[in-house]
Amino acid sequence: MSNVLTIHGGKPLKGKVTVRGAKNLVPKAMVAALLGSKPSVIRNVPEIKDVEVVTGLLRLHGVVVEHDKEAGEIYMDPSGLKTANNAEIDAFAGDSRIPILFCGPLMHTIGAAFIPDLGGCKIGDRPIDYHLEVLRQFGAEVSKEPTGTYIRAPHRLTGAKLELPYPSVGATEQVLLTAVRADGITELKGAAVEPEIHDLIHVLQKMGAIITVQTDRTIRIEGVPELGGYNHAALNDRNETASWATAALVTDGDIYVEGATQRDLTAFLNVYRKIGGDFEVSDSGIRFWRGGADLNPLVLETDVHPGFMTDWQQPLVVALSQAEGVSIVHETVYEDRFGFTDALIRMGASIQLHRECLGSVPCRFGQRNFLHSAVISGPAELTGTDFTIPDLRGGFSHVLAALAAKGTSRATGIDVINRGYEKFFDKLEGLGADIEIPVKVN
Ligand SMILES: CC(=O)N[C@H]1[C@@H](OP(=O)(O)OP(=O)(O)OC[C@H]2O[C@@H](n3ccc(=O)[nH]c3=O)[C@H](O)[C@@H]2O)O[C@H](CO)[C@@H](O)[C@@H]1O
Ligand SMILES: C=C(OP(=O)(O)O)C(=O)O
Repeated sequence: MSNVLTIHGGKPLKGKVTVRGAKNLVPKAMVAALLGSKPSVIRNVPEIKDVEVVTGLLRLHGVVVEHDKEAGEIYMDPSGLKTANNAEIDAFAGDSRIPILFCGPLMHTIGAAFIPDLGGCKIGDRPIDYHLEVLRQFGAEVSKEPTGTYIRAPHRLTGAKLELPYPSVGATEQVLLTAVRADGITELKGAAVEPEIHDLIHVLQKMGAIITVQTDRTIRIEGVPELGGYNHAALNDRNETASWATAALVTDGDIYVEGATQRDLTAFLNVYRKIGGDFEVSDSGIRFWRGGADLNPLVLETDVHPGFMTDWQQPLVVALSQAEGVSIVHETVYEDRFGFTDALIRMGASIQLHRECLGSVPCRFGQRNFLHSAVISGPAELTGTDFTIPDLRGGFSHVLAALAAKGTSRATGIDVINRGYEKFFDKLEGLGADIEIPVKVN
């Protein structure tokens, strides 16, 4: 049994969509609530699967969670925190990467954590070695079990001098969520500095944490014995914004993204302008459209913030398939983020994948057999086809290509989209897409 979305291509998307809080912040702020001795409130919450997963995990641990979906507010009271049943945690983890971030808060509160094998997008191996190594350096004992990882804190966790081999977003968050209540000072070098990390720091600061972001990717955290609650409006989802902006470009439409925040999108907006898109920034959002008749080819490398984010890459490749000439994209964050191009090629796109680094950003994947550079020639006429959604952004890209294609496409596995795009079908219909929303088929 699976859900099928039918897409009749060829209609420009026009109108308004609203983006709310970031998928890459809200679930993490929810985990932070476990560290407090008082209730917390997170506002601007989107209705996405990752929020549901964390809601389930918090409730499993005895946290009272009340979610007002219409208002986009979640109230969390951790005062009844209890030891969890490991088997049940397993059932909840499948779709998300967030459970790994429960380690620090659970060690501080109940002394141990069992972390099931993680979900999230299959865009590379996505190991958790940096997470486990920093936890060991705080004094945790880590043991690998067949279905996950068991982590214990036999003594109080102690601040440490840490350095990440690569500015991992998740590992930086792991350090923040652990160091804030560890004894003494933690210094993290090589930290990620994405806007969502700064927002998590704002959440923790509201709870009473002392965190200094220094120059050169260094973060210094002075541990405190107790934290209170917080009341925080999450920053908006810049990745959803970039996706809808690209939809305007690909379908030759005109989309006003209410809630789009220029400050967090500088690198994206530069590329958007270079490819031939136009935009107009207002106080409450950004309007996106195609500037001229043709799109321009580009040479592009994904990178950690403040570079061009990897999550923007997949939709942009669809736009590049419509540009006049040859584009090159070098993916330097994940080793396997071009699998989604198979379906685009079946639709008529001209894309060749290469193992070599086609760019100058230092990359961990060169000479290691990963197809992590793409050469895209355009413009290609796209024709509708059937496809299965491979991952969140790859799925958005397939739907986008289908919307621009001639004829009809059928997408299965569309539920994956709910991990990061709230009210996806409503938004597509509101923008005038010609779609038949899922019916169950055998
Ligand atoms: C829920 C969430 O916030 N997801 C985002 C987060 O993912 P996530 O936090 O999982 O991504 P990371 O920044 O940790 O990963 C970056 C790179 O580091 C590697 N790595 C990471 C940890 C580790 O222990 N060992 C290791 O080798 C990964 O395999 C990857 O190649 O940041 C990514 C990079 O901006 C985004 O694409 C994701 O949307
Ligand atoms: C890779 C992504 O998310 P996650 O880390 O949750 O899999 C994404 O949002 O594109």
